[in-house]
Amino acid sequence: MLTNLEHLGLAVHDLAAATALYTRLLGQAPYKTEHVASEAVDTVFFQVGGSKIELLAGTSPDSAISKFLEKKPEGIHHVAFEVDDIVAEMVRLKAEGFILLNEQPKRGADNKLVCFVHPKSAGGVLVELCQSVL
Ligand SMILES: CC[C@@H](C(=O)O)C(=O)SCCNC(=O)CCNC(=O)[C@H](O)C(C)(C)COP(=O)(O)OP(=O)(O)OC[C@H]1O[C@@H](n2cnc3c(N)ncnc32)[C@H](O)[C@@H]1OP(=O)(O)O
Ligand SMILES: [Co+2]
Repeated sequence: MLTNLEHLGLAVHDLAAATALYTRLLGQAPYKTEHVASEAVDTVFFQVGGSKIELLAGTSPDSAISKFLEKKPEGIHHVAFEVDDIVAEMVRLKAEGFILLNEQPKRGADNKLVCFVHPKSAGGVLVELCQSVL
């Protein structure tokens, strides 16, 4: 079962400018910045109640974020849900006919194991599953 809305991933061109904007909008500074080499992204995280805003900028033209921004304006890129057991959820979603974008959980940002669900099988929304790891 998907539990909490873990984060909203927002694709941005200019991470510094977006960080300044969201700091003013949310009335608080980010709690973390992290480079995730495997996804070719730089991230900035804000805590908003029990959920987070994840700002993402691509660090290479091959990054999913850079490719997204070639075609679409800045804004919501993906919706991430927390799960207790990511492998069990991947098995369940696959059996339900969803298309998983990775066969095994992979390391994401902010101490998570993650798996993406293709937007074509999820109503046009890129979905990320997140399980906390130490
Ligand atoms: C920081 C780590 C991690 C975390 O811990 O939180 C992250 O969040 S990393 C975030 C970046 N990484 C990813 O997004 C990985 C998963 N994404 C992918 O594998 C690809 O982006 C994709 C979803 C498979 C799309 O890639 P591709 O097929 O190469 O792109 P196209 O431009 O050809 O698009 C095909 C089709 O899909 C639509 N699309 C693409 N991205 C999105 C999106 N984010 N939301 C909704 N729809 C999306 C795109 O519009 C195309 O549709 P059609 O034009 O109708 O064919
Ligand atoms: Co994410």
